[in-house]
Amino acid sequence: MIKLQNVSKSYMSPNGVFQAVAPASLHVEEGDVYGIIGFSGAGKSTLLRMVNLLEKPDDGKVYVDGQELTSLSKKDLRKARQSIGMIFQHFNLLNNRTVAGNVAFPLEVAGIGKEEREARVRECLEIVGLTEKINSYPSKLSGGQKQRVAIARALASRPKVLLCDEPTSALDPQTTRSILAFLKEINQNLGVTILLVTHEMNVVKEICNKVAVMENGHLVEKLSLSEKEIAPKTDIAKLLFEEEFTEKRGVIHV
Ligand SMILES: Nc1ncnc2c1ncn2[C@@H]1O[C@H](COP(=O)(O)OP(=O)(O)OP(=O)(O)O)[C@@H](O)[C@H]1O
Repeated sequence: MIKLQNVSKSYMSPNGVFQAVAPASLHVEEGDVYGIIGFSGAGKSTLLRMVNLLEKPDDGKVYVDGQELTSLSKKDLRKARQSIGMIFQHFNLLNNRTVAGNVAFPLEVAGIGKEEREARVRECLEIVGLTEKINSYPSKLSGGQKQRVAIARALASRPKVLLCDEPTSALDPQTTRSILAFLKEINQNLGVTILLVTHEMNVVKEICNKVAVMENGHLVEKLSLSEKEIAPKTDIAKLLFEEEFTEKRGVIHV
């Protein structure tokens, strides 16, 4: 469903060129909830943002649902992006719009008519259990409710893929669990493939079936979590996994 082929990204820094992501390849299959974990600054968000070309890779190819995004015109890319939803750590809602207005926003941009928009807004707010907040403004919502609105907005275009950038990092543990439960439901009931960046191992453990570990801009290891024995090879993956799965120390923040 998502294929990254040798994508890389560098930025100019005061000390010269800084490689945020070294050539990386990743294959996310349809139905996966694929996690990307690593320390702060490892390049996780940059890698994620290259999937919908919010960050344009310097090199390499990006395929989503069989289409090479890196070869599309601006117009075709805009269209292709409609099948890729995205949610963020800080929700990124429009504060001057109601909940309904936020969820309707991508549909307005896509030129979908009023009646269809209103039906989709209701449908998506039902999925996240927020119908009663349809006319509220974001300032009146809790963090968890804001993230549910953001999920509803991401679902409005009926995407095949949902990109999640630290979706629960601004939330308390209980709210985190409920947001993760919504994401899992969306994956299982709507068949949406999820690629999720996190620094919290409990998030990976809770909903991912696969995980990639990033360190200093490199994708250093990929693991399937459906195996009985998880056998990480790199030091960083061992650090993350063995403590979590063997010693059962609970949440590790990296
Ligand atoms: N637009 C940019 N310009 C310059 N440097 C950038 C830019 N975006 C990211 N970087 C740098 O690239 C590196 C990787 O950043 P990225 O946000 O991808 O890491 P991350 O693993 O998601 O970390 P965090 O969890 O802290 O967000 C960091 O050192 C960051 O400062």
